[in-house]
Amino acid sequence: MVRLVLVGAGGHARVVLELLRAAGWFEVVGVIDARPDAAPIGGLPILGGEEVLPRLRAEGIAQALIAIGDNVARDRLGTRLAALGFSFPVAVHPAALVAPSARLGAGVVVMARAVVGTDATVEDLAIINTGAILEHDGRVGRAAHLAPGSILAGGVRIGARTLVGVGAALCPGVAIGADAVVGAGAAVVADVPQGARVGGVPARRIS
Ligand SMILES: CC(=O)SCCNC(=O)CCNC(=O)[C@H](O)C(C)(C)COP(=O)(O)OP(=O)(O)OC[C@H]1O[C@@H](n2cnc3c(N)ncnc32)[C@H](O)[C@@H]1OP(=O)(O)O
Repeated sequence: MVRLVLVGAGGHARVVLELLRAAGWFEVVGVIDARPDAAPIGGLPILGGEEVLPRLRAEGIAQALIAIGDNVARDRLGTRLAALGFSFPVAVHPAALVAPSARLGAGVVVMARAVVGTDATVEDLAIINTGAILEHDGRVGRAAHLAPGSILAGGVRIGARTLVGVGAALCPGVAIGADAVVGAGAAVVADVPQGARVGGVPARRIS
């Protein structure tokens, strides 16, 4: 069993917790969430906010899974927890399909029915959400998020912290810069620059 602390108690964290339990080889010792209204999830106690992490590390908890949907926050916490000496397990739902040649970075979460294709690369702390498809040779940057049902054709590249919204479709080989947002349902037929927000069919800049 891998003993770990779950960071986050929101909707995404509840899904991740069920994934961890379905996978069967993780023991979650508790949940970190600083919000005053954070409620226990899955019968697990809220241990406190980030301030309790050094104590947990000192007590021998060496693994953490950052289950926060906000890409910027997940990236920041990844840097902070790494500095405290935590490492990040990869969590793949048993009903996901990850090609043997695909590479998954630390702390990556692959939800049910998602597909990570041949020679695809998913960098640290990225989320491949329910039913998302990352086709062959694709690359997803650190702390990026492919939302449920998004489809990335072969060779698509996604920058760090970028959100690809639910049901978006990305044509072969397009490149999306870092910190961008691809709106729900967009059809992306050309490259998207860093920091841009696009939507529609075909996708155009959203003001
Ligand atoms: C398990 C989970 O739930 S994972 C969740 C993952 N999250 C998502 O998939 C959400 C993706 N987010 C979106 O698609 C959002 O609509 C965004 C980020 C693109 C835009 O959100 P906002 O900044 O709030 O924009 P806002 O709603 O004010 O709309 C601005 C304009 O863009 C348009 N617009 C908004 N979203 C889209 C879209 N997806 N496609 C096309 N046009 C859009 C609006 O109609 C509006 O146009 P108008 O100015 O002509 O009226």
